[in-house]
Amino acid sequence: MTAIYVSNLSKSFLSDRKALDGVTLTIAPGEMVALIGASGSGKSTLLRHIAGLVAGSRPQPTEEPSVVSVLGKVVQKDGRIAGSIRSVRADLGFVFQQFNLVSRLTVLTNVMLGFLGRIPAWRGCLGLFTHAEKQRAMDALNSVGIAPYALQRASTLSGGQQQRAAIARALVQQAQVLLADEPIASLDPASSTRVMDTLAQINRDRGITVLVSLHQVDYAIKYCPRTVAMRDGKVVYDGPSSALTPDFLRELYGAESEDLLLGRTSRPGADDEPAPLASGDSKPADPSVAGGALAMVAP
Ligand SMILES: Nc1ncnc2c1ncn2[C@@H]1O[C@H](COP(=O)(O)OP(=O)(O)OP(=O)(O)O)[C@@H](O)[C@H]1O
Repeated sequence: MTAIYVSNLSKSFLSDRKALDGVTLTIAPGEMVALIGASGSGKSTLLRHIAGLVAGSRPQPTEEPSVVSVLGKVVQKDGRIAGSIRSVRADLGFVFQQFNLVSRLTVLTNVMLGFLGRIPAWRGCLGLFTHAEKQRAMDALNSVGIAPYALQRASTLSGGQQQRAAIARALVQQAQVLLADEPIASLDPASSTRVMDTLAQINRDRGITVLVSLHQVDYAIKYCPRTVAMRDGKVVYDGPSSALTPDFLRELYGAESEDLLLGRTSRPGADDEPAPLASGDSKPADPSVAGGALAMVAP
């Protein structure tokens, strides 16, 4: 069984321009895969289609059928979301760049929201969680390293802590597949490393399949054995991340490769810890990350 299966998926929104153009992709259970591409290449759109939040375009009669499935269950077929999508989503965790948590609720309650698909609706609506459920949520917060913040409002957490709380929620949910849409795009280098470490840890220790979209290829190389690279809605590379040298990226992306090599400028102060680099310095904190791709593009 595949963890994620996408076949011949296309999507046009308003114009004729295709946000996704015949995407085909197979990810095995337990893989940690990076999805890279310049802004507008279709990364978020693909993740949203895999989660069944958006339906793909209907294939023309002459085209191959279009299918997305997760853990063998159909998410959508030929532009129609499956009726059983709720049962698929129970196995799917999603970490967004922003808007991950309900800001006025405590971190612990946010994490316990991960139980909602698995407990009676009335109990979830009333927020009546059992002692065992609270304990499991605390265990999840502990495993992502933010248990001391459990009783604070989510809005008081830094960006990196919120991302880790969202990962804890996916653990409580018992998600088998985690889709992370640019989880480190707004974070400073130290927080980015922590969030990526946490994703790698749950992948390694719990066998959770992780598909993570990233703007910075150096994080893909460091954390993900395999990378799927997108450009203009198409998969232009699918293979070992170690092959993504600056020269190869230039071949794939031309001038856009600079964006992927340098990534977005960090925002110091986005997490609880002081940013290790001066304002405006976008280099990752970990020298083993920076030493690869970034060093090689230096003139
Ligand atoms: N709801 C929408 N309505 C219209 N166009 C959309 C919509 N969502 C995405 N698009 C378009 O689809 C294309 C792919 O967008 P998408 O957000 O998937 O790119 P991305 O690779 O995730 O970019 P970024 O890294 O900037 O988040 C873009 O041209 C975008 O404008």
